[in-house]
Amino acid sequence: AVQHPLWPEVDRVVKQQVTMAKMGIGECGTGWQLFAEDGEMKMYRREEEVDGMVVDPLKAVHVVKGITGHEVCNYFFNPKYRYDWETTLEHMTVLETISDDTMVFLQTHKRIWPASQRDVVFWSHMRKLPNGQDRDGPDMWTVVNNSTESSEHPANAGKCVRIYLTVCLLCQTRVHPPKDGTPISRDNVSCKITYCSVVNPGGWAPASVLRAVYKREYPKFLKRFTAYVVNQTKNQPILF
Ligand SMILES: Cc1cccc(-c2n[nH]cc2-c2ccc(F)c(-c3ccc(S(=O)(=O)CCO)cc3)c2)n1
Repeated sequence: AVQHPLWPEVDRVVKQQVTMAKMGIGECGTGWQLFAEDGEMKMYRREEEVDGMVVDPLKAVHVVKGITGHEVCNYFFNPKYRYDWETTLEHMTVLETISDDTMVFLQTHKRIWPASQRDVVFWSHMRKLPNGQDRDGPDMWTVVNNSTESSEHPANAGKCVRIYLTVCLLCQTRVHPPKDGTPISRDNVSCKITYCSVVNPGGWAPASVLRAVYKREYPKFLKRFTAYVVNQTKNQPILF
């Protein structure tokens, strides 16, 4: 089949992001600070500025009972659910459906006072990853979102400032088979979720305001999104 022009970039960025998401915080270089903790959820950030703009890389690790990596990635990737869990989303457009696991989105998000409103154009790709080492262990699933250009939606043409982001959601399903050999239920599965993001705000925004927003929005997003998946899947057959 003829390759889509974006495919080589998608494949390269997915492999690079998954490699980094798999690394423990200790292996990810220095300077990571734990800035939020809530039960199983731990959020780390590194304070980094590019051209005077805050681009603080973020790495969050969370373990959620009762859901699988395949289910988590489905609800993160599929546009039909996004308005349900993405609270800061003002508008989402699917610009291109490249394949059943690769799409291009335009999103505008609610304004963060006093900065200007932001929009973003990104390709999104969902993939099952071979689990390599232990053959019979459950697979890993990932969704990577990476900013891309759109000739129909040039950056900063309207009222919104274009932001640039790379996001990786890496999910590893864990199964704890019941001792008495009964069939596996949702009580026997959990998902280790790693969410990595680097966001360049694209234009001036006060560092203090951005850092305060990130500190508030990221924990809220991950808790809300995972609670949404638990609620959507609780009475459904387990999707491994
Ligand atoms: C979760 C979070 C973190 C940091 C900032 C905010 C936020 N608050 N008010 C406006 C935004 C905002 C502005 C622009 C954006 F592109 C995104 C944005 C965030 C996440 C993603 S994603 O790719 O992780 C999930 C798809 O929406 C995409 C865009 C979010 N929300």
